[in-house]
Amino acid sequence: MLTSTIFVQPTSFLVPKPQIFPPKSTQFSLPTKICNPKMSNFGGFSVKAQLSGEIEPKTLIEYVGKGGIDVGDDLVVLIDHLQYACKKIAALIASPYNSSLGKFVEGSGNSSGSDRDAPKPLDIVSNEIILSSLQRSGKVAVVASEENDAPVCMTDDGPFVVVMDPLDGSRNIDASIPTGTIFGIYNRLKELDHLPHNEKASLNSLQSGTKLVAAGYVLYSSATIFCATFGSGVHSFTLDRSTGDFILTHPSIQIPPRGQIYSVNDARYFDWPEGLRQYIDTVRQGKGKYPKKYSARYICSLVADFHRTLLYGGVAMNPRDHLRLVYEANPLSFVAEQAGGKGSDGKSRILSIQPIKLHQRLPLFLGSPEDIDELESYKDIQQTVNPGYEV
Ligand SMILES: O=P(O)(O)OC[C@H]1O[C@](O)(COP(=O)(O)O)[C@@H](O)[C@@H]1O
Repeated sequence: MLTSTIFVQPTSFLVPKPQIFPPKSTQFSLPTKICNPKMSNFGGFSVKAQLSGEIEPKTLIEYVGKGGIDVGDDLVVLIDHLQYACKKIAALIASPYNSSLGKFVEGSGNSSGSDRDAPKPLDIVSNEIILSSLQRSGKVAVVASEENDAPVCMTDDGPFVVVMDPLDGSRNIDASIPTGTIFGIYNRLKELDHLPHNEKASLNSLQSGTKLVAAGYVLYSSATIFCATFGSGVHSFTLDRSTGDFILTHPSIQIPPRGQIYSVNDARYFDWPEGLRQYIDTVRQGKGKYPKKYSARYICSLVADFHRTLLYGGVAMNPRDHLRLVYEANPLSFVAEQAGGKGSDGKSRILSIQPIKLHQRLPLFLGSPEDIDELESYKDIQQTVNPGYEV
């Protein structure tokens, strides 16, 4: 569902802590021995080793704050509000029929007669949760969401612009398949402040991906993972449900230079161009530059397919004009590059493509640098036949 431009006012700078978690004083420390071995080096910044031999886990907010990489108070406040919203979404997805948030509101224009108590689609609810949290942060001038046809104006002097897909993969949600939130953060372009609201909101949202200050995603799966880059590497944080904190579990993620997995909806094989068919046929048979047969993995949920690719290597792709440059391709390409990988539309680097339209769609290929190079060498890999295919 798409809605038009909305103007909302900030009400508070403080994020209420979720009620479902115990207070901070009950936090525990992860014993060193159960940590990922990489945790002994928290991505280059110091950690407090305790006398007991335990390492105090670093939370997302500690990581971005003054004791960590210090991204600046304004961005810390924004991230705090974003993570709060994503925790609410995670809780909602985990028990979707157990929350008043998921109901149509009488008189909202969304209900009629018998469907008044039907659950609201979770992508719409997720959009509302994030918008309201970002509004309360007071740090966001404009939000461009995949769920709104025009950008949402918030605080005029908010230092940041947020682009987001609030809940990607939601068409699979009834089957409890993983879903995700994708976000990108830009600085507000102050030189546009004199323009009318609609114009400056639109131009702020159409910034080149090379201008991203931060980007990432939240994966809602068996674990809830907040994975982000602030321009110096990629780090992921796992939600500790006993404390409600995102804990740094995977610092300085590096995508393997080459993987052995391709991820694509290959039911479209006969709509693919010759180059893409040849590439897939070649790696399936182990006849590519890497002399082993590739495996196929396709969840049909972009964040989940990308997260696996980031950790295991290989290539995740959607060769048709389906995924959005502003909300999906740019943020994920920034993450991919910061992890040593690549993001391409099959011909060009994603981040170098200047967005022209807010909801602009394009083919997307993300993954290990050697796999993307090999795939691009087949030239003809963008699907043009039946690009608008709907399931
Ligand atoms: O139908 P296809 O081409 O396999 O596309 C699947 C892709 O579409 C998505 O579901 C997003 O589509 P929507 O933006 O329409 O929700 C991704 O999560 C997934 O990777």
